[in-house]
Amino acid sequence: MVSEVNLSKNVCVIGAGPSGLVAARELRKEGHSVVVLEQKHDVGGQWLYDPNVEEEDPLGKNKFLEVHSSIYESLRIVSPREIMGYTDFPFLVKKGRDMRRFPGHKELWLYLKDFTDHFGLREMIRFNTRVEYVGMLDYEEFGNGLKWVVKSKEKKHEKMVEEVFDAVVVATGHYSHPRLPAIKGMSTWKRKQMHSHVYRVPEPFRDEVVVIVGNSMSGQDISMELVAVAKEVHLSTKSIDNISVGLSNVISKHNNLYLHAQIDFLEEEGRVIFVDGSWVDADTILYCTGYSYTFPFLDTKGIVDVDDDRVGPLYEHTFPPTLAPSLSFIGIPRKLIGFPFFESQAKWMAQLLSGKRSLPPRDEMMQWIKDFYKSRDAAGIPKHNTHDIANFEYCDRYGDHVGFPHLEEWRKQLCLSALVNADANLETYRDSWDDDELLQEALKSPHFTQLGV
Ligand SMILES: Cc1cc2nc3c(=O)[nH]c(=O)nc-3n(C[C@H](O)[C@H](O)[C@H](O)COP(=O)(O)OP(=O)(O)OC[C@H]3O[C@@H](n4cnc5c(N)ncnc54)[C@H](O)[C@@H]3O)c2cc1C
Repeated sequence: MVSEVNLSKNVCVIGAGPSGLVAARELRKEGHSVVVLEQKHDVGGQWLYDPNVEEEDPLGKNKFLEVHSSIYESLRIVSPREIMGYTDFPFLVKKGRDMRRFPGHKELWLYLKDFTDHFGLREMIRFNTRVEYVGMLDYEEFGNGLKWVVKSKEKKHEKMVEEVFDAVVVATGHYSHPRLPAIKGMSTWKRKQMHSHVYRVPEPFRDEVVVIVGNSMSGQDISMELVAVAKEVHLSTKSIDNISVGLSNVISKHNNLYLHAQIDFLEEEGRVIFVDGSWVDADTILYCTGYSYTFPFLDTKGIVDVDDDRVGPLYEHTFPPTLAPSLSFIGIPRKLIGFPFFESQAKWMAQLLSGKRSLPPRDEMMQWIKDFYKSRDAAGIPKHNTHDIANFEYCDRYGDHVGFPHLEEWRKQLCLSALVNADANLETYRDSWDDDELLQEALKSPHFTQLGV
């Protein structure tokens, strides 16, 4: 629903990554007064590469991590640049920079810096400032009376600053806190164990026997670069009978890369036993097992919580029905392609706060959430994958709430070709573009029809 009212709000955005930046821009466009609190020294979020790692905490178990970015040095984006950029600021090829269609991580960071400078966002951001607490003031006064206390600490001063806002936008990302499997013997295993959050370069693994757990994008990327330096790389996967053609080609090409089923248990002195009874004596186990949602600063009196990586209840993965729009989350969905989705979330949130639009009644929002959970359960999707939305149709429908343009057909097709190409030509898909035949074939498979094209 659209209306003419404009109520300017005092809004705190937490995080200056791709979600927080576009949130700040949309809020300012709507006439709100905005402060962005960012714990790092610059914008970019995950794309602000950090060569440092959590030395003392290689499994990333601390509540507040020192290092936010999980990007490794060789990382290149997985989707073509044409579908990454915000709708009014395309991720263009720039002379003298990384001009590849799938550039390295630095190019995406430079793009985000360009975006920040182009829209003059820097003046709204307080860098080196970590938010340590967000809670409700006047909890009883729901609706317009609801205000938020935000406590933050600036790095150099160590002094906690307390401020009050009309609204808080959480845009803190969810690719930093490791999601670890529960494996018997993990806590007593005596060799090196780490999560891909702390992986940067292959050199420290020279001549080692490394077990990589998980064959997601990171697991595959890291295995492919470790085979050049490690003595042996053992890739352990849940889906040993269902690996992509690309991965199986890579495995047959390298005589020090082995595929295994899941780990059964770990023997204290270093042996790793797989469920089929095979084993290997390993120097390191590297968990490429994904990341968990966590908001260690957020106190909503239990109204919003994280249950097995389901952040809820959230209407359209963005708004907690009883607290919205004064509390919102930008960037929660996973496996979406590019930044335009964050942009549509940001627009909706900013226009709700200014009173231009309104949300459905609370009970309708709760019903939407219930129906959504039910449909995921019925489809056999585990709870921890609640926010994995690899679906163009969903993004288009979401955009309709706020009059946001649908992703053009050609971009969808391009994205699909990239996915298909990646499946078939894992090592080369970013550089060789051979789409048509593959695309037609792939479009028939259930994996791709689920993307809604
Ligand atoms: C290895 C890897 C590869 C990836 N590859 C791709 C890809 O190819 N394509 C793609 O689209 N996406 C990819 N992603 C996902 C990537 O996270 C998103 O592209 C994007 O960065 C999400 O933006 P965000 O702003 O929501 O979160 P982030 O980028 O994580 O930004 C969150 C910001 O919040 C700040 N913050 C967090 N907590 C606090 C706090 N308490 N106080 C103050 N500030 C705080 C952080 O410092 C950070 O700047 C990849 C992620 C990883 C880890």
